[in-house]
Formats: sequence, C-alpha cells, structure tokens
Amino acid sequence: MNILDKIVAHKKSEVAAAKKRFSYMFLEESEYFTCPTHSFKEFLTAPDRTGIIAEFKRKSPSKGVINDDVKVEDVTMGYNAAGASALSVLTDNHFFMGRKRDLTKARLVNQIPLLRKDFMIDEYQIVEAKAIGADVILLIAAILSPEQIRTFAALAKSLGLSVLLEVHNLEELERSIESNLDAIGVNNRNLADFTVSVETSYQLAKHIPEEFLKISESAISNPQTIKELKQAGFNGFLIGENFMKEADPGKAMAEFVKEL
Ligand SMILES: O=P(O)(O)OC[C@@H](O)[C@@H](O)c1c[nH]c2ccccc12
Repeated sequence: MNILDKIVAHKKSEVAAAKKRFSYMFLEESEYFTCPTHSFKEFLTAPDRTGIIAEFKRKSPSKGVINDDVKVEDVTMGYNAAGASALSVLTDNHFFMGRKRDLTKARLVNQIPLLRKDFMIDEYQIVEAKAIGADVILLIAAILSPEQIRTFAALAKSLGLSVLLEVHNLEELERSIESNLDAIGVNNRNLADFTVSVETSYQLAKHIPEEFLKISESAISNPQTIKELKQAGFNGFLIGENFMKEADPGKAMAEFVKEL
C-alpha cells in the first residue's frame, strides 16, 4: 500500500467515527455556519497581495516533524502580515499533526481566505470545514472519482466555500475538471512516492482553462521560482516547509517576499 492509500484508509475510519459522535445538526449549530466566507478568487488576484498561500504544517509523511514549537496564531498572523493571499492549515492529525482546532484558532485572528488542508473523502468533512471556519476546501483528484468531485464541489458551493482541485498529471486534470471548481492546483509532489519537480506545473499550465485560477503547490523555496511561475500564468503559490522549517515562519516569509 502506498502512503496515499494508507492515508485514505485511515481517513475513512476517522470520518466514520466523527459522524457517530457529531451529527450534521450539531455542525450546523456552529457560529461559523452562517458566516459569509472570504473569496479565494478575490484575494488571489488582489494586486496588493503576493499570491502566496502560506501553510501551517507541523509534520509530513515525507519530512517527519518540521516544526512542533510554534503557535498557529503567531505563524498565521505573521504570514498574513507578510502579504499572504490565503492561509492553508493542515487538519489531519495522524499523518500531519494537525487539528481542526488549529484552523479555528487561525480563523479567529485572520480575515483572509483559509484553506482546510485535509483529505476529503466524504460530504461530512465539507460541512465540517464550514463549521470550523474554513473558506476553501481541497479536493485531491488522485483519491476521488469524477462523480465525487462533482457532488463535493456542488455541496461546497452551496455552503459558500471555494474549491481548489489538486492534480498531479494530465489524466487527473482531464477527468476531473468541472465548472464548480474555482482553482486548479498542480501538486509538484507526487503523493504516491514523494518525488518533487516544479516542471510538473509548467507542463500542466497550458492545459488549465482560463476561467480557473492556477496554483502551483509544493517544493517552492526560491522567490525566483515564483517569478517564473507567474510568467507561466500562475496566480497562486502554496508554500509550507520552506517557511515552517524556520523558528519564526512569518519572519521567514517576510524575508522571502522582499525578493519577489
Ligand atoms: O511543504 P511544501 O513542499 O511547500 O508543500 C506545501 C503543500 O503543497 C503540501 O503540503 C501539500 C500539497 N498537497 C497536499 C495534500 C495533502 C497534504 C499536504 C499537501
């Protein structure tokens, strides 16, 4: 079993347990449930922002523990002050040491789009994303059927959430693309074996229709790469480890942004 299969298997049992403990009705009681969301498109195309989607990630299956010594409020406020267009917070606990509570803590102190970074395999998680304060959900093409992508995206839209579809190759892109998506993210990391190449973004860019935001995800560690990705038509740049590996990730981002 590759890592992605393991994550999905674990996620299925996690979601089944969560569903038993908290009903949909309970989720809908959240104060966030009726709150208006921040538009991913608007913030990513705002001229006074960097296009960077800055990620809070303590640990990953590929790198192990990256940073377990920082507070989510401090890091996300630092990212925001450094010009992040959006924030990404891992909520998977078993593989990434994230918590749903991390996302809600980031929500309380930031007024820019907040992406729930998790492995969505069930409608319940989308309703839950809204209830914990997210603005954007991630749908990973590698683990979802076109039918699931369609129904999950429609549900997200009905809740006012933006949808980021993640693809890693042309086949995933072609089978998954549909009108309820807001952004297409090209993951430069192959989630099945962890190899990374920014080339993946350049190769797929021309196949992404104009109407969708283009995001390049993972393995970005150099401001020059962002300049080149912008030239290739990318609007957004998802960066995690390069900032999180530093003692003060917000400060690391502020330094990085000076060279853009
Ligand atoms: O830390 P990096 O290499 O900058 O990557 C960030 C982000 O793209 C990565 O965390 C990611 C991309 N797609 C995912 C899906 C699930 C979990 C994590 C991810």
